[in-house]
Amino acid sequence: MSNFGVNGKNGKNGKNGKSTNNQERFPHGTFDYRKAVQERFPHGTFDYVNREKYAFGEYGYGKNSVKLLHVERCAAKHTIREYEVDVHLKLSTQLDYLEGNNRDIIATDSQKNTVYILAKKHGIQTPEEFGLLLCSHFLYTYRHVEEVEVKIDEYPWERLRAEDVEHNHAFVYSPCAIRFAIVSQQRHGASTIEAGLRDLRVLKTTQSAFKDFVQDGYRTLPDCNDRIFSTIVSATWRYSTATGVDFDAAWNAVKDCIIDKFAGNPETGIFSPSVQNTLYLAEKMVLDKVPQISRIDMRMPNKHYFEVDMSKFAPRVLDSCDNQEVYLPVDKPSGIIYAELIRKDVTSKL
Ligand SMILES: O=c1[nH]c(=O)c2[nH]c(=O)[nH]c2[nH]1
Repeated sequence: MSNFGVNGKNGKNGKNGKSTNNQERFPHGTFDYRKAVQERFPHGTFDYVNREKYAFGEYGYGKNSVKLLHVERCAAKHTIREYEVDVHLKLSTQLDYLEGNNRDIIATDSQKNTVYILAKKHGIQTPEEFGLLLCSHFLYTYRHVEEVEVKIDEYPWERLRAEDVEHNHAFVYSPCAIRFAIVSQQRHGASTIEAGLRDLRVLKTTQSAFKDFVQDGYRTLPDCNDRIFSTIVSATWRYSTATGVDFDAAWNAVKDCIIDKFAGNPETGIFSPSVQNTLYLAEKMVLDKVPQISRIDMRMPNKHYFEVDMSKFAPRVLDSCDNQEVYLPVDKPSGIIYAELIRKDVTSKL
């Protein structure tokens, strides 16, 4: 770590041949540099030179992917939530990096244990509330913790139903979308609560067009009045308050808005002139419906399905196939459309 050790940068004798030994340079004992440094930094030498020259940018540490299944047993009816939690701390001191002094480090192993202990003691409601609990625990328990960030992915378990009756203790993994939350808090600051979904893969076979876009020498794509529209939606939104929010209901409301603006009425659907317009309409509906959400960012990759060209086959080979089409799914390259929509009239408290 240090390039300014107790014997000097170039060992006992410096580059120019002159002695760097303190006893030779200060024969009357005017300054015992080695002793001074060792007293001040008993765990090693301190990097004075680089501390003057460099400053830390982002830093922090923590435990990633702490997996836990929480089971709440209310008589015969059991409720489960399975989470994967990342905990990251930023300490106000940097002794660990600068000096090799570990006295301020809350071990990542202890951070992992904290996740389990708080889940056992307080139970788990929503990812957002569990994130808030972890943030306040670390800030309250350790005065030198400057900032906490907790990311939680929820595994999409759903209660099984048999003949329309909810099962007491059996569940099915139904990954329609992955739910996540990112909660962070700085000492003396309010918490920031972001929530989101990803991997919401949807496809519709009509009610999507793309036409009248820039016509120039670079364009080969024809206007299309009716195409397959498929995307894998991800969305991240921010809450303007931590209180009085039903985070489960809000998450479901966002998912429903996205599906509504993508799919529309079950019989007639909803027309999409472009991915851009569908994305905007979904975001707008979210802000209209959930007043506690102050902004939402959505991403919609355009998963292309191109019609296979059958024109080279003899017509008799494809006799009476008019109502059937074969498409080629093309993974790469894929278009990517994204936008963040921000509520204007609210100055977020968080
Ligand atoms: O909905 C779309 N938006 C685009 O920007 C675009 N670009 C493209 O090639 N296809 C599409 N589709």
